[in-house]
Amino acid sequence: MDYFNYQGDTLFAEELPVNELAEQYGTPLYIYSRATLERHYKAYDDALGAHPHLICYAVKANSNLAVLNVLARQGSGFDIVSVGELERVLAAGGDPAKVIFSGVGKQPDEMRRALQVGIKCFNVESEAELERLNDVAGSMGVKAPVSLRVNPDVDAKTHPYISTGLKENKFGISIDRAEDVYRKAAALPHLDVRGVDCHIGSQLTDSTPFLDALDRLLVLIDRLAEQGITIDHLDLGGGLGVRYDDETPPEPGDYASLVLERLGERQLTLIMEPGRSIAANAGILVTRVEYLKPTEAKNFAIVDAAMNDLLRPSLYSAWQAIIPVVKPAADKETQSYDLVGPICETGDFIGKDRELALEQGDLLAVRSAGAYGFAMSSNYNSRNRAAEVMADGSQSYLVRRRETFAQQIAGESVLPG
Ligand SMILES: Cc1ncc(COP(=O)(O)O)c(C=O)c1O
Ligand SMILES: N[C@@H](CCCC[NH3+])C(=O)O
Repeated sequence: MDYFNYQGDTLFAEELPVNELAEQYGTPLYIYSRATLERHYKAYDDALGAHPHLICYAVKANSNLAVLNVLARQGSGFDIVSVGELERVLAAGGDPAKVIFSGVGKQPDEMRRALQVGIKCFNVESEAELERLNDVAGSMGVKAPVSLRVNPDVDAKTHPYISTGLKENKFGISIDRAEDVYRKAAALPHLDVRGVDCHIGSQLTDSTPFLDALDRLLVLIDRLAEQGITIDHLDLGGGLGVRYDDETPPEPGDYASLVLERLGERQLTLIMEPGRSIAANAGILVTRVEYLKPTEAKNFAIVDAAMNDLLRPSLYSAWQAIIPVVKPAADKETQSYDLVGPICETGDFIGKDRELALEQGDLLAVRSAGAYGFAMSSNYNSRNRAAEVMADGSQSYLVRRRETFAQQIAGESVLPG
């Protein structure tokens, strides 16, 4: 459910005509909807209701300060994977006491900064990291709050690049080793064991793998309790999928109810780290058709957005809906188009085989682009990165200016002499 709908023939972002935003801010342009972000956050928050819980939005999905700020105002916590994400949360007014730090490669200075600002918990992903965190906390004279990210060896049945909970993945500590590692963590003097964590993958469209992972973690939690290791919180990570095409992922509310049922009498605070299910359908990418290029083999529409702006189609062959910003006349004939960007790579496409009625200069909107869109953008082919706008009712706010060439080369220099 989102707030990008047609009024008459024109696509609106909340109460704003998208074609006018494109004129005002230029293209390619990311447009986010504040009301959609809030609605998605509330879907989780309401579903978990009176049960002690914390929703830690996964910053990696969309780390624009305005997005983080909208969520922080709702009371959201944040799941981070780098000190850069931590600084963004702080700059956006997020509460460090609601921050969870995940990721397999935390550096000592990242740990130090997180301890200094007082984050809620570190999700530790290896034994070596446990020791490093113990050393860093010791050198600061504090105790670090920790969860172990347990790899439950569950198949998330998603794209192999975004499956994280299998034995062969680099993430987490094998569930077979978890009890031993918890004992070790409990014995280290500068660590404070607080939770159990897992995150089995992204864009899951079925609740079964989540529940299988949960069952395994609950067995672990009960065994740890028998050994006197008490766990305060259970973090189930993110991963709930969204509808890009015809997928029917569980609603956050249904998923949360299933999880709460399984918890039974256990006094565990529940943490979730949703990224995509909050941000994806809260954003579109608007692009303009530069050229139509019919060839013997195909009709190409060359648009001004490219794989540097939206990598998902190139990287995962991901499918995202592409719709006209202003609907063409009903009798205008459609043709099948490959929508490709200006980048010098055959893999530079936004969509393939799309039935559209196009003319040079038309505006198109790529749906579900609010998550892993701008966040994964780059300067490849020395393209300046796109602008980002937040729609809020009948107001629009430029929340990231279009990058300039001067900004693009700001850190570079030529050799002297
Ligand atoms: C540790 C962790 N938490 C949360 C997320 C967010 O996942 P999603 O965007 O699928 O909800 C990710 C990314 O997959 C992650 O790696
Ligand atoms: N970037 C991926 C998701 C990765 C999830 C990060 N752990 C996507 O666009 O689908």
